[in-house]
Amino acid sequence: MIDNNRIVIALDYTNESDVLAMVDQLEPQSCRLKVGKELFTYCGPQLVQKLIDRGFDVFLDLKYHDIPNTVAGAVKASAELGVWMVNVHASGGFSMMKAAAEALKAFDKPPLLIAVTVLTSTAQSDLDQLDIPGKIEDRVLHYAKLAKEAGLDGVVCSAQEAARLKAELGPEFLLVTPGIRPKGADAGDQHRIVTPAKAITDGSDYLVVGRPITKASQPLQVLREINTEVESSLR
Ligand SMILES: O=c1ccn([C@@H]2O[C@H](COP(=O)(O)O)[C@@H](O)[C@H]2O)c(=O)[nH]1
Repeated sequence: MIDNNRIVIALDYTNESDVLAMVDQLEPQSCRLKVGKELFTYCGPQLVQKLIDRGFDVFLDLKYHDIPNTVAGAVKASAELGVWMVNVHASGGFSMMKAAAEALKAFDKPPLLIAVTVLTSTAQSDLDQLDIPGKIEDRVLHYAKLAKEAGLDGVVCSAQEAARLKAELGPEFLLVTPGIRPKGADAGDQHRIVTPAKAITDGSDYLVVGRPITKASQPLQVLREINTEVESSLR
């Protein structure tokens, strides 16, 4: 079945009242929600629980990166919280990703488990500066192949890499793509940006959108416009 609910709003706020003021205007049929490091550090699992109780699918974007035993425990805790999606860093390695996948086997309805490949704020010059060899897109593909082999459901990547990843890894392997910018929107700190329409056309499954919605004077209108762009690209 085709999932038409493709937008995941990044709730990068610092307090519960701002979050609820936004979420009260939203419906679970028109978007999913993402809780990242900033909001989770301020408001913790209690707020995640409130969002789930309101009927939203929640992507807990804490990008776990630690020894396999610790990551397995953190992923298990996320599953107990009832989130829809959780992630780890692929650069944590194959054993770590495999331990995370194993930890979810005990659950009847586990969250989707995905791996961050190369952050969308990273440019080729950043890898060069870190003395990390190779092209970004090759590293993304390599990490994605490892994630698939370790039993994960998909990866976080830029939609710039989506077409190649879909072709190499197949339609079922999920691509979750931040760095989404409607035409004319400010890129901010993102380097590998793509419009909603192009992201869908190239095979992104879920589009993570933060500031273009949360910092807009009319957030709901921007969400509607993005959903319209997504729907026409899906047709
Ligand atoms: O590679 C990555 C992984 C995660 N993110 C997160 O997505 C949102 C994007 O927010 P914008 O305001 O639309 O830039 C943010 O929460 C990041 O932590 C990412 O951007 N890139």
